[in-house]
Amino acid sequence: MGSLQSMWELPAELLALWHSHRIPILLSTISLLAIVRLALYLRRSRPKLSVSPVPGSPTGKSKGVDPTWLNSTTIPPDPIAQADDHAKDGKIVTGLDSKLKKGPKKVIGTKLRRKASNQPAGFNCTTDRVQPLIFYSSLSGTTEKYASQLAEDISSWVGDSKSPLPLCKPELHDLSYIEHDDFFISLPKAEPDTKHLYLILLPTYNIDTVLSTFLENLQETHNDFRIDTAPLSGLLGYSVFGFGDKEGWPTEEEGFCSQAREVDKWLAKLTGRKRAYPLGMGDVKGDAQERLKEWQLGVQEVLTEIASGRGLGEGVPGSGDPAESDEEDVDEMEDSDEEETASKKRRKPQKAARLDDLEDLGRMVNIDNVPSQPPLSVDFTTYSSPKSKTSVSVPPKEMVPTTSPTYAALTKQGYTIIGSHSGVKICRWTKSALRGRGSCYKYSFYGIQSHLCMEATPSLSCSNKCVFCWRHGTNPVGTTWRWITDPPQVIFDGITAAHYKKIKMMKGVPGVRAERFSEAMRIRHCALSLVGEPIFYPHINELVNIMHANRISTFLVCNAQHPAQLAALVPVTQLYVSIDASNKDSLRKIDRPLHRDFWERFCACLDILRERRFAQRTVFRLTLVKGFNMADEVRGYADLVQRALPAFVEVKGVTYCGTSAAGSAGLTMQNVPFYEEVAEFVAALAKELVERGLGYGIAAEHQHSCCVLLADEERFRRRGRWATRIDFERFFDLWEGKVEGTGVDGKGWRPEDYVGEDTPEWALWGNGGFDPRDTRVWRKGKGKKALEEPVEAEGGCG
Ligand SMILES: Cc1cc2nc3c(=O)[nH]c(=O)nc-3n(C[C@H](O)[C@H](O)[C@H](O)COP(=O)(O)O)c2cc1C
Ligand code: SF4
Repeated sequence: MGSLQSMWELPAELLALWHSHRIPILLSTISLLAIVRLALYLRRSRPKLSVSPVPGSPTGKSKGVDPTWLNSTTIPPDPIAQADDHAKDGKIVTGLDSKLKKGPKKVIGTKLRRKASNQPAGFNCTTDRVQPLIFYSSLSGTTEKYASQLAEDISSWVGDSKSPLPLCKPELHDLSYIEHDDFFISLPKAEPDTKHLYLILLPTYNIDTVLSTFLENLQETHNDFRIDTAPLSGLLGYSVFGFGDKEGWPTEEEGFCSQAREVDKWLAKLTGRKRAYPLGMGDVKGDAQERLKEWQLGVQEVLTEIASGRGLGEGVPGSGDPAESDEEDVDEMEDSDEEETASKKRRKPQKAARLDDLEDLGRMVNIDNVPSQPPLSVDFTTYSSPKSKTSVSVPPKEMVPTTSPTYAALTKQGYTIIGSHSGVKICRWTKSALRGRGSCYKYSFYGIQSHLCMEATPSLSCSNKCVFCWRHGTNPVGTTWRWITDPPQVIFDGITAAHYKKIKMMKGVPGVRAERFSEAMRIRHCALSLVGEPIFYPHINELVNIMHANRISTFLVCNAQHPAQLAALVPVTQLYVSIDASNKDSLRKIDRPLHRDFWERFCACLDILRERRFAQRTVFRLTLVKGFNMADEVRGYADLVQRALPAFVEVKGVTYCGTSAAGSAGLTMQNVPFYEEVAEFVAALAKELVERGLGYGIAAEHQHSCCVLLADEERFRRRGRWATRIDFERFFDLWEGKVEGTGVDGKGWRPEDYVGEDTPEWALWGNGGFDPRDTRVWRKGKGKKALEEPVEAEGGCG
């Protein structure tokens, strides 16, 4: 009964209990539920951590490890977790969660790899049309004025076009009023057949303006791992023009047009290197109008090319770096490692590049020219013994057949082979000058701007095997010309076309300057040297005349082994003889000549040079190789100078080519003289010459290529100042007979007839020789100490 009663009392007791303890009970239950929920949450969240890298700030400003560099299964070290050391107690999740909520919106994922955009930039000229978009930013109206003018000019050009191309009139957009995302994160919305090309005109402000935001946005887009790093690769191309003020910001280092340069760089990344035309820059208080016009013409040319279905041209997408052997230029590019890797990948298919060359060759030689001018077969055996009547005549062969290993080796090194015995290549100085980073010593000494210079040879074959020749392991050698001979016009057309093609390939390379690029499309000089022996080519005179008729000056370097050809050579703008040693023994060791009578030939050439000294500028080219031809040879070289009396003596430290062939010839870096050693040698030679009563003095230097110039004071010093530069226009006028020269016996001209301006102050001996208008770029890891070190692979041609 008692138990029954207590059963009836239980609810009442529970109720009483609830009334007296309900608050703690409620609190405990809530806590328990919270703990259960938390536990469930933790179980769900943990695995996620292992697959989701903690995103860094999309602006790329975060310090430490960028999670986008880790692969998807790596747990990134989280700076917050580490700082609080909550990693083990589980609270990290809550902490992380709350941090994530507070921070910028983050999306879990891995960075998209650089790849071609899914919006193809392919342009079909029969169905598509090009829509140029002109963007500008302007605070005080200057850029706006120029941008409007540009839009008008291009509109009327499009409207006036006689043979209409699928080109629309440009649209003009002020960057301050457009939605950034609509144009710079994705492509603008348009009909599928409308393809865009961006033209961007910008001033520079070193203060916070809308431009700084624009730049930050571009950078952010590139670094945002959610977005393809090249979201604008669907564009047909882009080009930037900057306005700056040289009065306040005289050089690029001091900030001239710095923001345009930055935008150019970021757009290269965002478009996957679709630079359609090099960055242009103009000084608002100087040449802005002129530079812009020049840039505009270049851009119009590009628009025509694209609209005609020829795309952006050769090279990497957006043109770019031609596969040349001197890859140091690529190292100098400001682009990221990632970009370099990408570009290298693009450059990889050498086979394809070679095929291009072959196709070109086919076009240039076989299709266009050869049918009308078949190759001449010349028996050029000046020095071979007369053939016996019974001997079977061997038909001439191609010097460098396309199937030969030599052909493959040369094209791999960046040469384009024209016909079967000529070659052309753009030198590192041409590329350097295109980027405003200085010309070779021929600019300091004679006024040749490297971006206007073509380096070529009509004969890849040579009769020496010099120890320092950068490719004596592969080049054809021989003492007589026994090859199928290409006509000079075919060679001229081929080398110039190939040179222009190589220049065009530089269009998209970072740092190439618009004005230099457009100037480079008109060759002004030809260095007939490169490799091989140019006067070996039987029609060298015709080739030189074709050059002069095209107002291309000629510097010809010969190896002093072909006196007959030298004697028959027409006057060139400047004639060089390589003087690689001061005596017979040394010459044998260094040049390793094929001719047995090499010393006699050498001396005969010196005598011809002496005779020619009043008909053209003559130059001794000394290449100093430590341990081979420097020590105790000063007097010997002075003897040679006394014999030939050249107008100039160029003394240059050898360029180390680092090939195994050089190694087998016993040449190492130890043989490359320091600049101080070259300078010391030159001073000793000058002293020796003066002591002999020969009026030579040290005129100029170009430390960067380890080269010093001695000149005949009587002939190339006026009013106490050196005058080593050339008046090229006057040379052509003399050649064309437009002006009369003061040649011997009233015929022709003398070198004095085309002496140019005084040697500039910066090029004089003691002043270094680097054009102050250019930007000096120091080699990676060398800093300004570079000059105290041997200069490798930096020499000029010949
Ligand atoms: C405050 C200020 C800062 C400037 N900073 C630079 C500069 O860093 N580099 C440069 O080349 N020009 C600089 N300039 C010159 C302008 O870029 C130049 O005057 C330009 O034409 C201005 O274009 P806008 O009239 O379209 O705004 C600066 C001008 C001002 C007023
Ligand atoms: S190194 Fe030779 S080819 Fe190059 S720019 Fe100078 S002269 Fe011309």
